[in-house]
Amino acid sequence: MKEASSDAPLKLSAVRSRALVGRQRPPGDKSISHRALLLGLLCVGETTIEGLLEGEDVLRTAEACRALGATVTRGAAGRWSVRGAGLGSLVAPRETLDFGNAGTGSRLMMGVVAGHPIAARFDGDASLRKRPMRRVLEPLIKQGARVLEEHEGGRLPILLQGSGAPFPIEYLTPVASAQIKSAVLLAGLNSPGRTVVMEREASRDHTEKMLNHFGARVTVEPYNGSGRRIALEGRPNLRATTVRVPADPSSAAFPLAAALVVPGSDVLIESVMINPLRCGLIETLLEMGADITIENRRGESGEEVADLRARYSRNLRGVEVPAARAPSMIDEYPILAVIAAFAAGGTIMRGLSELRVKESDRLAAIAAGLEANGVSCNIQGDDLYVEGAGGAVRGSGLVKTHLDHRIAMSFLIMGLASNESVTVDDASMIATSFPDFRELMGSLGASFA
Ligand SMILES: O=C(O)C1=C[C@@H](OP(=O)(O)O)[C@@H](O)[C@H](O)C1
Ligand SMILES: C=C(OP(=O)(O)O)C(=O)O
Repeated sequence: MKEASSDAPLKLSAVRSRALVGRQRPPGDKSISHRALLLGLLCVGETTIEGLLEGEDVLRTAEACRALGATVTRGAAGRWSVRGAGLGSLVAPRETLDFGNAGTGSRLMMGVVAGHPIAARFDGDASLRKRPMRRVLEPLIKQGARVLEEHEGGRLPILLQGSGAPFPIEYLTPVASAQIKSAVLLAGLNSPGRTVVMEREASRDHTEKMLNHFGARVTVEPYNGSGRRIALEGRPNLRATTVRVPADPSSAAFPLAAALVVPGSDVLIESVMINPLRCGLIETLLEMGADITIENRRGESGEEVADLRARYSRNLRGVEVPAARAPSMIDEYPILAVIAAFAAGGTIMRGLSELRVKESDRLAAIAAGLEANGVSCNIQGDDLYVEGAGGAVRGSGLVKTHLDHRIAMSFLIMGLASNESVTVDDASMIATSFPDFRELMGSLGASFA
């Protein structure tokens, strides 16, 4: 059963679980799925995508690609086909592009539109309408795009007019954000020159890798220590190709976390992408003393994947998570905070300002959810401190999810190991990134009601 994606909130509770046992493959990576569709749109010919995440966020991107001229279809065994319109040949969408809850889909598509002589109106749900878009509009304007209409503070709905010959620019991103970097690179694709993006800390590099996979020329060099300088030659001859999407480490984090905190558990999570720029959570959990083994490392479509074995870890201890690690685990702080609640001692997570501008203000939502379940925590500036309860989390709280899938899943996982059940006020948003969350967790032994 897929989660409902209607407007009706779906209240859901998790109760203390028996040991979780079994092996499962989480859904395809959300970041790679969005990018595969967008690059398919920008090629002439047929791109085939295997393992596409069929979550609401990605389906919105597929719909937007259709509106810009691609033919996107789902074939047998979940193989998706994109017959692209081609770089420079997109059509202006007749209707508003509604990206629902998806920051990545909307911001990357703004980059695509900015590099074409078309206008498109972008909109989204109540969560996406609150999220800052100036961070992508600013560089896109430097590249020649114009914002014809926007809501106060650079928020959606936005009417964007692109340019048929974007200026080649050199841009230093103000925060380590793969969405900003990717929007600039995607606009730069149709530029007659070279587009360069610099970032002070490396963010996920799926756009760079996939551009090369589709035949563009992207070079990556170190920048200022731990940063990167990415250069793209404009107007490449993009070739339609096949993309195999590995399992999403951000989704794998949920069964993995559950196995660590539910006594007696032993779970194998298969084919998870272990790109080093996405592995901050695993690094942190190993430091906490988690029983995780990385097995059967192999390459798949230009990404390293592995099977992750996670077993109940009685002796988890609190750690300090440095700010520099944040880009490599930016979506995993809600579930890390839940795991930290079961550890002995305090965990301090530093440098979390970006969490305030996700699907919800995740810093506030995490703290409220922990407190509702009897876990002490506090926010100090951009840092979050969680006082571990040494395995004995009370539970019994009602958690407000604020249209945020990761808050919903994280606190449901808490309920599988806390003394009393944990309820989330709305689990419907889980469909954006992990439509089969309940089935997958259920097959390992979890139950939700
Ligand atoms: O580029 C991407 O696919 C993503 C980048 C990250 O956002 P930021 O670019 O805002 O850090 C992340 O939080 C999001 O879930 C996916
Ligand atoms: C932040 C997230 O996604 P997006 O920015 O694409 O909405 C997420 O999936 O946690």
